[in-house]
Amino acid sequence: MKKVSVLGSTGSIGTQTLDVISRDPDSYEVVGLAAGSNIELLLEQARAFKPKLVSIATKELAERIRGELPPGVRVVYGEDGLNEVAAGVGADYVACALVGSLGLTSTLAAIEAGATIGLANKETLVTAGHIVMKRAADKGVAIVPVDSEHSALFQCLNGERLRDVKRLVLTASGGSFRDRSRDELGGVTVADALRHPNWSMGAKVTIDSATMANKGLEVIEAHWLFDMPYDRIDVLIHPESIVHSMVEFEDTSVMAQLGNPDMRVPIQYALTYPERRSSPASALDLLAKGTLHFRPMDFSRYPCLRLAYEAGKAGGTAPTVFNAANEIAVSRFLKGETAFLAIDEIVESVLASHSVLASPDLETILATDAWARSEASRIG
Ligand SMILES: NC(=O)C1=CN([C@@H]2O[C@H](COP(=O)(O)OP(=O)(O)OC[C@H]3O[C@@H](n4cnc5c(N)ncnc54)[C@H](OP(=O)(O)O)[C@@H]3O)[C@@H](O)[C@H]2O)C=CC1
Ligand SMILES: CC(=O)[C@@H](O)[C@H](O)COP(=O)(O)O
Ligand SMILES: [Mn+2]
Repeated sequence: MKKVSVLGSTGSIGTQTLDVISRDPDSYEVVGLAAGSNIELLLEQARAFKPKLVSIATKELAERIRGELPPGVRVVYGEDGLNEVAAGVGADYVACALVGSLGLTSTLAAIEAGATIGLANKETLVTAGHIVMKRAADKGVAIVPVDSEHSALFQCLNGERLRDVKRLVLTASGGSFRDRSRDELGGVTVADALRHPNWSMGAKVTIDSATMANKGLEVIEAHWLFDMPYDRIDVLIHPESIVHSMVEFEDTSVMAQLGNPDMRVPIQYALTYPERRSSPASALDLLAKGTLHFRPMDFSRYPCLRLAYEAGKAGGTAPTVFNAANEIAVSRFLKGETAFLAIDEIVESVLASHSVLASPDLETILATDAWARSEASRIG
């Protein structure tokens, strides 16, 4: 039995992780669950999986659910609570499915405890990739990607030598507004932006997909996961989201991983790696699809992708600033405080006012993250 903790259990990735687990109950024991504020769903999950520990965002929410939990399930809260679910209940595998850089400390705690990391929370690697990857290497801990593109690359690279790789090619759906020009985005609504053409996901990543910040975060994520320089990571628009990403080798061979857009496949692959098991996803029918399309990336249409490459190449604290400014800009857009096009402007403006610090330690990363959040909150 693999002992599993799920950080972000009430979210899109968290619920799909528990769905995969519930289909193979003899293989997994859920030992910890952590959520933000969805107490109804957390209680339901606690009753179904009977973990040792659940965590919720605040003390007040913890008090509200204490009496409702099944016998033997303890409740904790806040950042300490997240860290305890990550590192204090003997999990062999920690599904890191929180959204945003708030996932950083609990991911580090899970690494410190020696658990395998199933990483969906890309912001963690973007904000502190050099620290996370070094701590994982020092501890001999595997970070198995869950993000669909990185799971695809991981599968294509299986057994290959990195020096034989010419480039990684990440595919991008183009997001909610892929068939509109930038000039047509002035008055778009939150509801429009949340209508992703292919994937049903949490709000933040869906908006990131529409601005292409998601692909920018994923380029930086790929840089850290696969130790690949930025000039050998490319992005291609692929509207169908069937080819999840590709690796081009020195001999011109290209390996790609294909499948219907269903996150339960990469979620399950990370849980069972290196094994493969039958999956609840529907089989890919290429004959029914008929044709797949590919378009070049237009960096002027999607400034956030350009900014992400620039931040990644600058290194140091620049990716931390890119991520934190974007998190705040997206949250302001979702709250109706700013226009959709202001997201790019806020990120660009915060990056422009930042003096990059090289080789930042964790304390510097956290301080920079807080600074960028406060800058992004007050602009505009
Ligand atoms: N959804 C997808 O298909 C994909 C997502 N990803 C990545 O995976 C990560 C998760 O995305 P997704 O599942 O869509 O996000 P969701 O918004 O659906 O879920 C986020 C989770 O984080 C929890 N959370 C939020 N704030 C706190 C907090 N302060 N303390 C504790 N928990 C908190 C939420 O709890 P609650 O709801 O209870 O408040 C929820 O369980 C992101 O990094 C995303 O980019 C990557 C590939 C695909
Ligand atoms: C499913 C997944 O991995 C998302 O991160 C996805 O990549 C979003 O789709 P696009 O960013 O390609 O629109
Ligand atoms: Mn992705």
